Amino acid sequence: MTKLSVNINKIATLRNSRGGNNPDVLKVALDCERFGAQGITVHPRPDERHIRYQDVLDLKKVVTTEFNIEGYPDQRYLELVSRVKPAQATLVPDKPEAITSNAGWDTLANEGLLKEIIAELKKQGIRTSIFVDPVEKMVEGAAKTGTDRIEFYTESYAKGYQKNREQAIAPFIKAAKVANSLGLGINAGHDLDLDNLRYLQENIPGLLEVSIGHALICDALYLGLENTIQLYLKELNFH
Ligand SMILES: CC(=O)[C@@H](O)[C@H](O)COP(=O)(O)O
Ligand SMILES: NCC(=O)COP(=O)(O)O
Repeated sequence: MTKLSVNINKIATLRNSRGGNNPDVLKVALDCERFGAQGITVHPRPDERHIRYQDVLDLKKVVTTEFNIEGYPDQRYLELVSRVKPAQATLVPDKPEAITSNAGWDTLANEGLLKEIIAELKKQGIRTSIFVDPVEKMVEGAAKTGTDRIEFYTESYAKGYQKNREQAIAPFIKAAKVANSLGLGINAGHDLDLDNLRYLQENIPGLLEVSIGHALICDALYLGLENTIQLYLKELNFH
């Protein structure tokens, strides 16, 4: 089964645009769970333009499904994660000024750094995942860091899907086979949507979880949050 973790960053973007508490990030997280999401993902960024560090502390008190905190492992992120102890910490190599995530880790160049941080997080009982491109040697490098899982950066797949989906998925299938053979769990995310999700799910062996934010929240504007979550779950559980 592939779990759906809803990324609620964009709910916080909307809230922050007016300075009040509408929409209420905590309420939306609870509603996502009530509507069937199996996890909640947040990606606090240093400028707190959407999810604030305080949101993460507050969410921890109410989220009952799998809580996944994504981010670059700077001191502030690591302190937050150690305090919150989410089910999963997903390490992403974004620069502080990144508009959105735009690359996976170079797991070879960063092996030492990742190894040290992952060992510490695992000591605290937090499952680790690292964001990687679908490149076999980067997956092999990921295995050497000791991480429990990888998260495939799926932007290239999402971009290529409309043009030639077989070509777009090919590197992910190869990289997933390497991950499976090395005992790494596989998550995926970035720009996944109702069009491209099913094909990804049916082609990636052992896909454990997808985290989806931008497209899902956009769909919810037209379809409603409950209906939208049900539609995404249907794509993940079609067989
Ligand atoms: C790692 C990843 O792909 C997502 O976390 C994505 O970066 C969402 O972040 P934003 O909502 O800031 O674009
Ligand atoms: N890890 C990916 C994520 O949480 C959401 O990415 P997106 O659906 O907002 O592109």
